Amino acid sequence: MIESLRSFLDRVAGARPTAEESAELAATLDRLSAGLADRQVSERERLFARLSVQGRGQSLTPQLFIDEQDAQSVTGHVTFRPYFVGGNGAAHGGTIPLLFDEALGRLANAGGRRASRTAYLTVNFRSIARIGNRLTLTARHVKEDGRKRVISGELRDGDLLVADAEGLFVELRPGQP
Ligand SMILES: CCCCCCCC/C=C\CCCCCCCC(=O)SCCNC(=O)CCNC(=O)[C@H](O)C(C)(C)COP(=O)(O)OP(=O)(O)OC[C@H]1O[C@@H](n2cnc3c(N)ncnc32)[C@H](O)[C@@H]1OP(=O)(O)O
Repeated sequence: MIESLRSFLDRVAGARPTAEESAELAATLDRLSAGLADRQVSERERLFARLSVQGRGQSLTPQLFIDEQDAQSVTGHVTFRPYFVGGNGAAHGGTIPLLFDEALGRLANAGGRRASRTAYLTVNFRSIARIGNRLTLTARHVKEDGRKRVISGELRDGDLLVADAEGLFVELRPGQP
């Protein structure tokens, strides 16, 4: 279902429907929304954003495919599809920190560690993330100091550095939201 939603969003991003077609599409979407109105559940019960669901069950972040992961590092790949376009064939600038927060955050919480949240995330944009290109993402633990975990990451298009990032993830105290 989420893959169908992603494909639909890509098609929306790439299309120029007429006013009549837009109105027809809006009516169809409204009908689909109404169908889920009585299926609303609490956050804990949802499939949305679950790590165990393929594609994490959401369409917010581009799908991250993990190739290798251990407690200290992760390597994966990602393709920004048409929905993520910012302009002129490049991914929107906000989608790069989004991807790093997801990837670095997952690594920060991997290896049996307690849950943490992002305290800061610094991103350097080195070259455009071209829509449709398969990009490689690597991330690693730089240091851990008490509740603080510093994670760094790189996004590459072949040999070209697209962006790099550093994040501080602070382990939550019991009961901390
Ligand atoms: C989602 C995680 C939880 C569920 C995980 C389930 C596992 C599933 C696995 C995977 C999921 C997918 C992965 C996605 C991950 C995404 C993560 C996010 O995007 S989280 C949303 C955005 N982030 C926020 O909303 C934080 C808002 N901020 C806060 O809640 C607090 O500020 C927090 C927790 C970050 C720290 O607050 P304090 O009260 O607990 O701790 P204090 O005492 O302030 O700081 C502790 C230490 O950290 C330093 N620190 C804190 N913030 C800093 C900063 N901005 N810069 C530098 N140092 C900072 C402090 O100076 C202190 O250092 P000293 O112990 O004194 O050495």
